[in-house]
Amino acid sequence: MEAEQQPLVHEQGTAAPSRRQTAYATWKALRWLMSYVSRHKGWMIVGTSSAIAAAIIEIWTGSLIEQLTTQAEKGAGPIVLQIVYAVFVVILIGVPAKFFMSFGVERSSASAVQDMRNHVMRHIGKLRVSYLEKQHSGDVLSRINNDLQLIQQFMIRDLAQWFYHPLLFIGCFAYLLYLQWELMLYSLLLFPLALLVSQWIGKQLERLTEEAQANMGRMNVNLQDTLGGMPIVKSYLLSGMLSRSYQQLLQLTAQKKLAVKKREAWVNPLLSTLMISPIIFAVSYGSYLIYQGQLGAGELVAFLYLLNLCLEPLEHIPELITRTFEMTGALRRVSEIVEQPTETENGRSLPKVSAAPIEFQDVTFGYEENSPILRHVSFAVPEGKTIALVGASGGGKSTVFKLVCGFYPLAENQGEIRVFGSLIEGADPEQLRSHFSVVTQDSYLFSGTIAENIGYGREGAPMEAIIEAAKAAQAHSFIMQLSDGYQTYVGERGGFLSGGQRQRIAIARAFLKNAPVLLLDEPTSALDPESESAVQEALGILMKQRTTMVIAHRLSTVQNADEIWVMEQGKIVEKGTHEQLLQMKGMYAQSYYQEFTESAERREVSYT
Ligand SMILES: Nc1ncnc2c1ncn2[C@@H]1O[C@H](COP(=O)(O)OP(=O)(O)OP(=O)(O)O)[C@@H](O)[C@H]1O
Repeated sequence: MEAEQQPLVHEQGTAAPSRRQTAYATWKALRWLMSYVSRHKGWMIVGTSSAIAAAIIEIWTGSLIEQLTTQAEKGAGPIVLQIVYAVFVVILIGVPAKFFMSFGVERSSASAVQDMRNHVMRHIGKLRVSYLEKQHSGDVLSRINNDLQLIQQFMIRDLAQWFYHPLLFIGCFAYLLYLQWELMLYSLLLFPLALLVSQWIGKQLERLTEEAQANMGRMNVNLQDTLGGMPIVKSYLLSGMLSRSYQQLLQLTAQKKLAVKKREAWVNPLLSTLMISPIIFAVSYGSYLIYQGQLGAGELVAFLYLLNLCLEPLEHIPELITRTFEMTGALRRVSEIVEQPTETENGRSLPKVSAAPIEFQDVTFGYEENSPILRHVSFAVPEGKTIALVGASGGGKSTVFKLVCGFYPLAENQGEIRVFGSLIEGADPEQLRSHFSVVTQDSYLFSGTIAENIGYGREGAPMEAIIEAAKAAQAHSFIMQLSDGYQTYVGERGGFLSGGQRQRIAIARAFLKNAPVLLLDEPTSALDPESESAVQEALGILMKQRTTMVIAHRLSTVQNADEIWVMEQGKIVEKGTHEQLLQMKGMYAQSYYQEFTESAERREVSYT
């Protein structure tokens, strides 16, 4: 018997916001949207005034038809003919009015959504690393693609209708009340029910659509994990599991969408019936009035024409309400991103007031409150020296780098970090990071050519400088052996190159940047011995005349550092040169001899 499969995907368990919170978030998101629309108010004014004109023209046509039937009943032939001409002229005037109504609103909306997209993209570039590390890029992508698409569709397709239909309804309604108030009120007996039903359903549809959109975000996450981690997916035979979880998400999304369609399917006939009820009431009560001699047949025909005109917007308004609720859900998800605080903008400049490139003074830091990763850490990195940070995994070495780069701010009274003597808190992040070149274990290469990837080190760098940097990084000769040389496409994340080649491109980028401080986070730990020695050689040249902090696991790679600092559970517990630390016979010495013995054993095994 097949084992019962555990669900791989669960509905998100976060507590749903209260109605008040949702209403407030919607209000804020709509104000945000309007701020973009107001930038293109010229075309919006054209669109809305044309919508008013188009509605007036429709009502005017109705009133002419009413006069036509009244005069026809009286037998006033020449006047009837004149009114027929007038009807044609008014209908013709209505054509450009409707064109400018749609075009004006669409044009303004399209520009507004484009600005919004640009703003979201710029904002993402400025978001704090602390926020981005918590999000999955697939979810952020889904908000940019799916949600913004939904907003765009609404703005371009539906917004103009929001100006036209209510106006037409109000105008016709007022005119009909003026003509036959009693008949009008009887006709609308069942009508409030239709509005209540559509509002009630609209709210449910908003919730379901928001959930479906959130699921689509999670599907994106799943897809990205599958594509991004394909070698691991294949080697660990994960594709079945991932496709099952994708299917479950797909099923959940389909369920939500089906629930939307189901509600629409039973509510639409109900609404249509409620919508047609005024006509049925008008014909019934109107016939009674004719029978009583209180109404002419022509008057009833005109009334029915106008009533039909009045009901036309009401057929569209429930659908518009539904789509508006869908749009507000998407708008809230997008605006959540732009509400996230960005890194310091217009921060202080960072003057060089001392020679110490990096100083920590009594720094305590944790990613979560009350669980410190670094505890009262103090140190100063001397200019031009190489400091190696070593220690057990999870001790906080990479966290030191993240703090130096200003990716995470320190909480109040939790110490101070200075770069060349200036406090980094509140400093301009770009100026801060201009002091550092970072090379990590798996340096990120962008989709593009080798030249472009090296060129990212300095904007606008000429080709000669790029080649110079590649030569210094010992990368020139292997680049020249590639079919397209510097124009070789590196593939997604540099997948067309070997690990050692990728690292040398990253080092060339660092050469081009020419920053005074190097932060190396295990740059050779993922390489085979041959690639490692090529990369070590390139790094050796890069480190000359620069201050370097290097994180290393293998102690054999940092013996030549000016000082080695051992980190343990968020504290620096030993400091000294390789020899001094060995003499101390502490943790470093212990780890070093252990590594030494292990590598000797490995060598023995490989010889036998
Ligand atoms: N973005 C993050 N959010 C929450 N916790 C984190 C985050 N990054 C790291 N940590 C936690 O902080 C601790 C220290 O991590 P860090 O990467 O600084 O250690 P490390 O000494 O560099 O380890 P390794 O040598 O394995 O790279 C670990 O327990 C880790 O789980």
